[in-house]
Amino acid sequence: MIAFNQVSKSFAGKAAVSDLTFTLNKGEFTVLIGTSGSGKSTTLKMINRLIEHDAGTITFAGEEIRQIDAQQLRRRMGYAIQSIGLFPHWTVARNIATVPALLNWPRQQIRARVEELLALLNLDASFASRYPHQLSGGQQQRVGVARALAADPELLLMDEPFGALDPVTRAALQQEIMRIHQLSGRTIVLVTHDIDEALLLADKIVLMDGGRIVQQGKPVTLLTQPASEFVRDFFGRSELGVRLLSLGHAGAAARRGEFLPGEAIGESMNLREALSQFIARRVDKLPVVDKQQKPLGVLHFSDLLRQRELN
Ligand SMILES: Nc1ncnc2c1ncn2[C@@H]1O[C@H](COP(=O)(O)OP(=O)(O)OP(=O)(O)O)[C@@H](O)[C@H]1O
Repeated sequence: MIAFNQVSKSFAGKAAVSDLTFTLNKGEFTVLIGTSGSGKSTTLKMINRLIEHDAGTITFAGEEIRQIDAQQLRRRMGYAIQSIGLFPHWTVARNIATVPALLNWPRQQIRARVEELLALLNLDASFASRYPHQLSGGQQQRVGVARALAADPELLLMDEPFGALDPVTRAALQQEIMRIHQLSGRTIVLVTHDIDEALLLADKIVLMDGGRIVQQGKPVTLLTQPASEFVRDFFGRSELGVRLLSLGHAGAAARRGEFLPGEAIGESMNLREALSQFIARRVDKLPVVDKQQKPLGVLHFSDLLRQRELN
């Protein structure tokens, strides 16, 4: 869907990103991660032309983005940022409806879409008529994501959209965005410097350092086949085991056909959380249920050791 080919950008003669080549495939969740100042935000902003690239090509559905009118390009892409950027004197409903209004959607359709998005992001319908300052920081972040999604963009760009949130709200928003991704199969690019967030959300990780891509690929590949010492250190040598566990899920690792009474864990629980359950409950087997709460199998503590093969 988006292809970078040898893209570079300098500010005042100083390279911010150099020689970036990667593709964002349709329906894929890509996470840009890296050290501070490594060029993640610059890369993201080049996609919607908030920053223009100096060299190389960036194509969107086969067309060089310089050939596409910048306003039209941006309307095809949702953009959510950490600082939110809601218009303070507009109600939540009007903020969410920014792009649909620009696209001249009929009023009834806009109203229905706002209601739908408030529900999707777990915001009470009554928030529609409130102003941003009457919402908590986490609720404002949700409105920011709702606004980015409003016109059903082909591509969703998110720059640290869950930054500056408490861990509970952050986890809830991560779950929401995962649900939205799974529901809609939308193409998403997210910038973060939180490794666990990247591992949780990414189909593909692009790891940057000093304006260059150091390694890109599936999360498990970066963890198990790091291309350099930098990559190994970035993902934390001492945390490698639990991070690998975070990529697997109870449903996939459970032994089918076995049954065990007792308090079950859900199939979507990741194996890092399952490890915590084993230790907290002092057991070596846990019943696993599916989304309908029906027994699915039994997870054995020893299955966690096979996780590397399961990924
Ligand atoms: N508008 C600008 N003018 C001058 N230099 C800039 C500008 N925007 C970014 N830079 C520089 O380009 C480099 C990459 O910045 P960028 O914001 O893309 O990094 P980042 O990986 O997103 O960083 P962080 O995680 O700290 O937000 C940095 O050295 C930064 O100082």
